[in-house]
Amino acid sequence: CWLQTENCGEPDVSEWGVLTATEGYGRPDSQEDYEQISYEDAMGKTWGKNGEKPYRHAAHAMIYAPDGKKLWDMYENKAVILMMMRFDGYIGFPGGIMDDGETVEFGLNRELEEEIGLDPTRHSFTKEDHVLSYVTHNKRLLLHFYCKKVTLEECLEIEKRTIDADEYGWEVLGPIRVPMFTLNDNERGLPIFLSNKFIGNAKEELLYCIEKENIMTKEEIQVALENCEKFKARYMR
Ligand SMILES: O=c1[nH]cnc2c1ncn2[C@@H]1O[C@H](COP(=O)(O)OP(=O)(O)O)[C@@H](O)[C@H]1O
Repeated sequence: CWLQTENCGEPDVSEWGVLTATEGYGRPDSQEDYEQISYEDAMGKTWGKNGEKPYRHAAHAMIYAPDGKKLWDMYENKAVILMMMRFDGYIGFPGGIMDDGETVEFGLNRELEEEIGLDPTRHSFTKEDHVLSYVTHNKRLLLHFYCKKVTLEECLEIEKRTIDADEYGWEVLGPIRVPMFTLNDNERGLPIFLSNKFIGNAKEELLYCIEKENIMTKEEIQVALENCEKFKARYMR
């Protein structure tokens, strides 16, 4: 389906080996159905009927530090927020699917060590860092999102360690900083960044935390989203 805009149909996964069991989780989905649920419901309820493919837990995390540095002495970068370029071309947060028997926080810390080399003795995620949980019935996933504020110095150290992590060059193609400023044309910076493709509901998670952590106001985020839409209408098919 070269250059077609519609869905390319179900891929043939018969020869995907070990990937067959999980490859469907990351496939683009035209009917995203993320429903916000409480942490307790996500953990305590039985999801799915007996005999059906069970729901799996996945957890991802945003690490950030307040900034204030000015780009060209003009545009204040409100925070350093770490995201990543994934193997599949999407932008997302580090994290992943829990292995059988793992608690969500244990699995998240394991994934963060593998994907970005986060040192668990210095930065370990706990229930205290939990922000949001979602269920997606299409993908049979329970998604948990965590957020941690660190100092700018720590954030830069964490970012540097990424390229020595086990998954660097495989599942993680590089750390990405979110441009937390907008140029005077009202487009370059955060609005154009938001026009990228984000995995799952990573964009909503990013915007939720930007507001919750008082990095930008709801109104400022709304303006960035509107300017993103104007940019897309003019330049993207
Ligand atoms: O940053 C994110 N926010 C929300 N959901 C995500 C994010 N990254 C991935 N997901 C969803 O969770 C699924 C599993 O995540 P991931 O691909 O990181 O797992 P893995 O590293 O264990 O293969 C993805 O296929 C996608 O549906």
